[in-house]
Amino acid sequence: MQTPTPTAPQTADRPPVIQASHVDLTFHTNDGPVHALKDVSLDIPKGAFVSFIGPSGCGKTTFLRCMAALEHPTGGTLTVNGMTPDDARRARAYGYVFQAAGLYPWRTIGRNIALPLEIMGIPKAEQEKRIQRVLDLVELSGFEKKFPWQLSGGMQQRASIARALAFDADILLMDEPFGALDEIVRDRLNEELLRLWDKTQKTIAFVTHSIPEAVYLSTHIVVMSPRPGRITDVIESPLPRERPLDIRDTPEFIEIAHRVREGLRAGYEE
Ligand SMILES: Nc1ncnc2c1ncn2[C@@H]1O[C@H](COP(=O)(O)OP(=O)(O)OP(=O)(O)O)[C@@H](O)[C@H]1O
Repeated sequence: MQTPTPTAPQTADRPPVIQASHVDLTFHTNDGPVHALKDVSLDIPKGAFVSFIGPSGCGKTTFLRCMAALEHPTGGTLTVNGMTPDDARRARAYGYVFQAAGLYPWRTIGRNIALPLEIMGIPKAEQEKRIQRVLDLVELSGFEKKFPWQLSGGMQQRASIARALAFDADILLMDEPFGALDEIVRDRLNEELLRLWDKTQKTIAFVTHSIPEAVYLSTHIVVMSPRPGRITDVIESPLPRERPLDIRDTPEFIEIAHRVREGLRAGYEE
């Protein structure tokens, strides 16, 4: 990552939890090879909130899926908590939040959150404790017995974050979790997510299409180019950790947003 500004959140001196070195990924399809990622190198320090932004199809999801061992790079190296992504997956080093909440409609919110815990063989009493704790973290206490269809889209997405938090991994991988929500709900969930990040000290890798969302949430913004996806800029945010929503009107915020936009533009022009 780049040299931090003096007021930057203090993550630069922490050990990296995710290390990518010259990662390449080519999909082999019936229509020929698709070069999705090219020479991607990045260290994500412990406790950072890192957003990935770039045009559609630039490989943001693919890179996140590589961290989760759902895809495998065809070149370079990638480690998660010092392990291969496959080992990190087995060690349950991360929780994954998808674009759609993906809750089972026939299970209550509590039982949806319990599912990964049941698979892990966690005793019932411990499951219940964890369900209450994560519902509290996402401000859904009391909704345990509701079914997903009884909740709004924003609440369903919060429930899916709770499910990802339930096995208490240090890393949270989030693929455009709020992309389908209206702006007001998204603002609220952005605020909540920041609070949750602050409270839990997790490392978060977050994919988004929104410049304001990336700037508001992140300690580091990774700007990617059109396919084959490369990193064109890594911006370390000088914004304080405490961020009310109206920080978006400050000159500092507008300046970072401008730099992200420039980075996106540069990616197109190369
Ligand atoms: N399993 C796959 N097989 C073949 N090609 C794939 C596969 N997964 C992704 N791709 C291709 O790799 C490229 C990167 O896709 P990816 O979904 O990572 O982009 P993205 O930046 O997340 O896009 P979006 O912002 O639209 O979600 C795209 O061209 C996509 O079509």
